[in-house]
Amino acid sequence: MTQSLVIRRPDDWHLHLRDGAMLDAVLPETARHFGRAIIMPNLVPPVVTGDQAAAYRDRILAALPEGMAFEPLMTLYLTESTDPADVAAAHASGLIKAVKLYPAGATTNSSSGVSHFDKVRPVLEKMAEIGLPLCVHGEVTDADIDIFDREAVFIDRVLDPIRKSTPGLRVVMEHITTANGVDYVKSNETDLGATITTHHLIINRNHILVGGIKPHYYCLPVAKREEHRLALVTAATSGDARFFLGTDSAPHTDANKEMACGCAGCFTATNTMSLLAEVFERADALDNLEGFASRNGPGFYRLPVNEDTITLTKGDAVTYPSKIDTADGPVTVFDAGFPLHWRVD
Ligand SMILES: NC(=O)N[C@@H](CC(=O)O)C(=O)O
Ligand SMILES: [Zn+2]
Ligand SMILES: [Zn+2]
Repeated sequence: MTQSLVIRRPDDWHLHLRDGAMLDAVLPETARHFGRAIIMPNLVPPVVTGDQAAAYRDRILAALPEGMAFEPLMTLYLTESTDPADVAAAHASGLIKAVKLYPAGATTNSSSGVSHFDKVRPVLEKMAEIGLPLCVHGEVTDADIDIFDREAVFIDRVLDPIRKSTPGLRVVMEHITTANGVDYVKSNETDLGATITTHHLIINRNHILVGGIKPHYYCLPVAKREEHRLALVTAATSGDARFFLGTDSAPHTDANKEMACGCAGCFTATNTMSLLAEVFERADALDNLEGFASRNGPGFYRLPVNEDTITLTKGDAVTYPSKIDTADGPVTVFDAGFPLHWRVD
């Protein structure tokens, strides 16, 4: 008996599309299944102003293959010299849907991020006033903080103080990886949501390190202990509307991953919906997949749910290419390490 699941078309609330040849290669992978995505601004140089975001949106739309529909939801990269008036204008025109906070040095292309949080206070206050969400890469960068503790310490030392001193600021904790992140979201009734990636629902830190180092499982925040992965699965599959899908699909060429100092990022755009169906089925929560992938994100961002649907069908094992080709070189598609049975029709 074939089993089918019809859900509203999903969106991706945290996506890296890059630019140029990489954009051309990865955009169809997302647009095939997803209606919209929050587009991360960590290009080189970063997308800092409204004008840069408008130009980037035009490049994305120009790269979209004929016949595909996709709406990029643009963001600005917060720097210590971001102008609150530029942010407000880009929001008022409908161009941007969020501003992204990278602590300086926390992750790929974050050197222009924030070191002194006092300096961005006027922007955060403006955002609270106009209801524009702040998307946060939540890790401290202090050399003396263990990499596995950086998310939990960020919540205590940075995020909670920012939220307390900026009432009304709407925050998305991006790509949470810990039970601490789940608990912090759950302890707040309003103004706080979190994205969870596909890969953090599947791998723990053993997958990266046991039996040889696996660069294609290395991303930031780095995957944690199994108990944290289980907390993420419980949150994602629970139906709690504060948790929604942000794949953080982050393409890097194999050459840049498989090296002595490999880049952080997992590329999941191609097979995310099959992976998620498997995860939700194993959690006996297929009924909540639509909420996580298609409804909770628009709910937080105060946008309508997509009008059309996708159909997931369970059958014989479904395979995806192990790599996609780009003009810069191959990019490895995330491998769950278990067979997938749900295909997207
Ligand atoms: N997640 C990652 O490991 N990498 C992202 C940056 C980010 O989202 O932190 C990237 O841009 O490659
Ligand atoms: Zn990040
Ligand atoms: Zn990211």
